[in-house]
Amino acid sequence: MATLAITGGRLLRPDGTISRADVLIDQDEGTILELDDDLDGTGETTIDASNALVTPGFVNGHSHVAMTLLRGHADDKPLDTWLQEDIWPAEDELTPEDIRVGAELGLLEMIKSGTTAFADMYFEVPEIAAAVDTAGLRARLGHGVVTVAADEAAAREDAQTSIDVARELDGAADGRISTAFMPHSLTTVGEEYLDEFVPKAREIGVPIHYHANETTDEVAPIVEERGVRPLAYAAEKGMLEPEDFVAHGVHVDESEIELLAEAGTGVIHCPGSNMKLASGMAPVQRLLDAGVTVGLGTDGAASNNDLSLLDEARDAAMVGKLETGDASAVPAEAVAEFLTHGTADAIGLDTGRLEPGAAADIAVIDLDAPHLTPPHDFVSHLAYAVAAADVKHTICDGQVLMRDREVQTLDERAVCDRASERAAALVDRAAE
Ligand SMILES: CSC[C@H]1O[C@@H](n2cnc3c(O)ncnc32)[C@H](O)[C@@H]1O
Ligand SMILES: [Zn+2]
Repeated sequence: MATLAITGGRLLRPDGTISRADVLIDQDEGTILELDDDLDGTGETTIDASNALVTPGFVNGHSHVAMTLLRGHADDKPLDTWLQEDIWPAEDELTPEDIRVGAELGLLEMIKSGTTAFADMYFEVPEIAAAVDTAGLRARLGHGVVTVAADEAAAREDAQTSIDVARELDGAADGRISTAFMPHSLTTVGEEYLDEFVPKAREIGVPIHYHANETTDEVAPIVEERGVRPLAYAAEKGMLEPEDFVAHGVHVDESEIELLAEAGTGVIHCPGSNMKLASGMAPVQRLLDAGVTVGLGTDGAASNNDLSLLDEARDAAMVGKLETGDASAVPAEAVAEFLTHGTADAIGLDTGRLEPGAAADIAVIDLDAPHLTPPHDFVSHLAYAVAAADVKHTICDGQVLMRDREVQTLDERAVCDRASERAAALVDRAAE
């Protein structure tokens, strides 16, 4: 059995406390064998974590990882204009190879900021799965369905692709890939397709993930046409189950918060994207008070503009206070949960907790930095002060994906160069 020991660190425990312990990992099984005071010398290989914080690898609950190619392509616009005028025309020009390279770039960024698991909605999902396989992360992947602008045959084919991808890729990359059925949103997918394909998702036993209540423009037509709020409509369509999770949930009213809490459906909060697109502020503290499982997501790099969940954590804590006018709202402890098992639970991945038997998905954060001094409270540092560049080692499924900031599974220089070339050609094609 190959073993790895992480020694001398301070550990973020599942109950949110931090205390010293070494970690022994079974690299063949990809699990934590033991947490103890002195495991020095017991691992075949060792990572020295003295003056470091050892946390579960961070979990990104909503991304479009290949959108890194569109980072900086269209800034400072609201959601609808941004999608219609800039993003969708550019995405029409994407090739499978573009998506592979864009995904590799996004995965590099995730590894370098301590993320080990994520949920992703996009096209050409086999390309993204191949990148995940190579990079070594854990993911829940799905093909995003949009039927609004398509004829009936194309719309049905798109929805069927989402079901096929969910069935065929579940368990890929040695079990690190899980899947979901992913209709883009309640306004971009026609009711007839939800009626036909939601039962298919249930048959194959995968969760359903979609954008919901992101902007007021998205809520109003549903209320006008159907006389119910969007999440009541989602419940009618069978899309509000405990395994399901929605992205954004910005404009939810009290009745919808209650529905989410009763159903056990997760909400992935994306504060960076919501601020940049001026979509609004999600009522995160009210969701938490009602007992809703809240996770954290970056959304894509074109609306964020980076994929570091640490930035998202700080944004969540800050915007939570701004939204309520209450400085005690969305405290550091809640944010530490969002970064780890909170989001893992929302997207149904078994990760995010450092305990014997758990997945060995770990981020080691160097605390030896002026902005992390003095060492009053490491949970506070995690929520408010740790930056992506402080992540020193990233481990997923027991494998070291980054050691001393050197990514082991992808060639950083080559991926960045290829991504820049492909992005330039893509933007030229879209402008023609
Ligand atoms: C059909 S694949 C996913 C689809 O979603 C688009 N997208 C990116 N960010 C957002 C957002 O904040 N709200 C809604 N849709 C978004 C992405 O460009 C893809 O087309
Ligand atoms: Zn999104």
